[in-house]
Amino acid sequence: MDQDFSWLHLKPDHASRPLWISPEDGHIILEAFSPIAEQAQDFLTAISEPVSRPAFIHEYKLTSYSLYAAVSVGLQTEDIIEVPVPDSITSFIRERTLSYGKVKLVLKHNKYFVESSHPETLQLLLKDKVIREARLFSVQADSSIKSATFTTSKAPVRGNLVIPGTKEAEKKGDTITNKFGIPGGPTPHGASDAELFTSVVGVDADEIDEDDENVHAFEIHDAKIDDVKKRCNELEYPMLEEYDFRNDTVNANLDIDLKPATVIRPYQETSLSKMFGNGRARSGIIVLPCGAGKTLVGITAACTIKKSCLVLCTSSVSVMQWKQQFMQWSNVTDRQIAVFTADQKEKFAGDSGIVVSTYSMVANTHNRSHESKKMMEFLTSREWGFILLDEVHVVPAVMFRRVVTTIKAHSKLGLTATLVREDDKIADLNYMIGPKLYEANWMDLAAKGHIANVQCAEVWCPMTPEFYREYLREQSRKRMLLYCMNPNKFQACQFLVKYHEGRGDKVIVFSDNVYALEAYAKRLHKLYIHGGTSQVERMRILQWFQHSPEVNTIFLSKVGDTSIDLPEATCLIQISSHFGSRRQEAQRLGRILRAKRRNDEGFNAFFYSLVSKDTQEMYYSTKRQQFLIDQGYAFKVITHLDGLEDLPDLVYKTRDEQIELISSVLLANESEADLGSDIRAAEGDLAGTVTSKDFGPAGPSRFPTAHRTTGSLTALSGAQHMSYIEQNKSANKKLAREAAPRHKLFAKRDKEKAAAKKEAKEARARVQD
Ligand SMILES: Nc1ncnc2c1ncn2[C@@H]1O[C@H](COP(=O)(O)OP(=O)(O)OP(=O)(O)O)[C@@H](O)[C@H]1O
Repeated sequence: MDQDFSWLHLKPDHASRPLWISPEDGHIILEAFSPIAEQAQDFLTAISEPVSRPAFIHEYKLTSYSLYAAVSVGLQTEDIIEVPVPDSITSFIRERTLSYGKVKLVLKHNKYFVESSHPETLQLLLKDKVIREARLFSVQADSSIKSATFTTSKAPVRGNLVIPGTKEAEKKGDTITNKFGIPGGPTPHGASDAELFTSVVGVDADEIDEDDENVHAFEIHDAKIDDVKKRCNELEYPMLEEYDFRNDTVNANLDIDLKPATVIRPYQETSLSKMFGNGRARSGIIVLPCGAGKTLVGITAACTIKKSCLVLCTSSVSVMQWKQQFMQWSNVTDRQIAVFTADQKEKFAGDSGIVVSTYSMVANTHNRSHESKKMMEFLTSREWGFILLDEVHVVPAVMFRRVVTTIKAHSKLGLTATLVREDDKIADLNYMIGPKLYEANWMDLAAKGHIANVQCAEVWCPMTPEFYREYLREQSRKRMLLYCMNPNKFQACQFLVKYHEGRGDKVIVFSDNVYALEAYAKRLHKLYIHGGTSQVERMRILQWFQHSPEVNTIFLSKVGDTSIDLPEATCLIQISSHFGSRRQEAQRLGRILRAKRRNDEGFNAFFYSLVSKDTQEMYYSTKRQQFLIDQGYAFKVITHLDGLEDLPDLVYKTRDEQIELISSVLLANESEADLGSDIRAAEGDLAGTVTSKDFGPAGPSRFPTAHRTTGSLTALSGAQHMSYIEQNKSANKKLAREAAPRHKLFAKRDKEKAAAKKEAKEARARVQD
């Protein structure tokens, strides 16, 4: 009862106080329905992490990272605590922001410097072993860079360290006159560029501060920048990375612009203004919902920086999409943009250009072909103005590390829709790329018609008694197969497909489990794509789905989770998924957010998750939905589908049929329950990070191409699952007619297993002969 506060009276002006900050843990609660809430929202997203943003009450949280991000986009401590906040929160903000923004990582003349206008901060950092050991005392031909030995004394060290281009350097008689240490010369962009820049990102370039005369720096080893960044983060001195691209006269300009017809949307502009707010390019991450147009944000950033740009994506399909989008939205010429994949190793012509590649092509160090090596030399020998990192949430930390340490780039932009990882590695992105610069509100974008409105539902399918009994007995891997193949789920899927096809929807059914995918698709006479489907067949099926009125439903394994652009799709049905992955759920939803018809009057897209009741799937499903719920989506629970029983050709209607189904599931090889082979296939293709193709002809055998071998009789005899099931049909029927199916079923199963083993042995012998 100590939680009952109903006896408290609201303050008379409560309506103008829509916000509450918990003094204990920095959580902020906002009444989103208040007329003044919108003003607060922008500020809150800048300084805190959005935890949950459903329709009425929003929750945010102040964290060290969120404050780091706030400082990075130019907010000062005083700006943040301008509003009255509890004392504990004021001191938290003060304490955190005190050290933020004081240290920068700067790339100059292909060398990295830790820079600060606070010498005592550099001193403090150099007391740390990791940082001290990363420091480089290079013998400079250029006398303007004078490394100093920091002492631990409090004595000011200003003057010991001078970096080229600062006024300090000028005073010392250096010839270097601009920030980048190159004598004279105008800024790379003329007035028209400045105007364009202003029009793109809404900043007046003239207001931008020029050099701080008190800048001090020390050089660090290329290979150690990642360690130093991490250490600085741990010491609460996260490094900002900003690129003064307008004054970079060392690196050649890239003459690209957005095409005049390109109009960027308001939220795209807002996200870019966070990146370019002070006229420099800040490194960091922009988070926009799937289908909201991250690609164009990246392209606009590249057109603003106008320096050589490296784009890294997760698959070779995405590489081609990025190139195509660059050609579509900007005036880049074919000569200026090159791709680096297993099949194509192009260089751009001229001094500057764009290269689009995959993380694995750049991060992989083994078994490179001669051509790849040459290409890597091309990439590593130059300074990049900008590196665009697509889908940053999926890339393993080691890959980032390699990319960051081998490629020298002045600024980095990470793009993602789902800044969540189940492995807690999200914090690493903060120091590897930079803080989150902007995160859009999904519901807001849907309300404005930029992404589709989606109705989400979880359909509870009770397990049939036979399936449930087996489920309780079986080991975990087979259990999954049992809850995927539950006849009630099968029927729900059939019903929903029929219902939505009838409404004129185009339906995608997702199943991670390839066994279930094939079984459903074949039984329901639908086309399907999984890791084992050839590229040609995939393309053909996707074309049909998009253009043929005959093909309104396709079944996709996880190869279709991301990067697949099917704006025709308006309904998704999920029959099996990757455990509790919030990211996968959101990425899948993303397939319909870009629905072409989203702006039709009253249009809704539909997203169903079919869940077998009272199984582990219920638990996973709840976990999976959390990200979307936090974005404001409400999942309705459907316990009964009206009219399902009346479906004329309802599958697995009789008990006999259901028992047949269970026997085939039980006979299926254990590995059928595995997601492994298709995950790899998916990674190699549309969604993942590594493809054997990416390694070229001499590629390692560590990542075999998509190939599902089951080791079962069916595989050995070359027969497909369904035909095998058919073969056993009559036997199972007979069995089902007999009483007490359970133990007899098992006896039968054992017998069949033995027979299968025998036949497999014989088949092997035949093959060996
Ligand atoms: N400003 C714009 N004007 C017109 N069309 C746009 C604009 N921005 C994006 N689009 C279109 O919206 C669609 C989705 O864009 P894009 O593929 O970049 O989304 P995404 O955010 O990368 O999605 P995902 O995370 O699913 O890959 C594309 O067809 C793109 O052409």
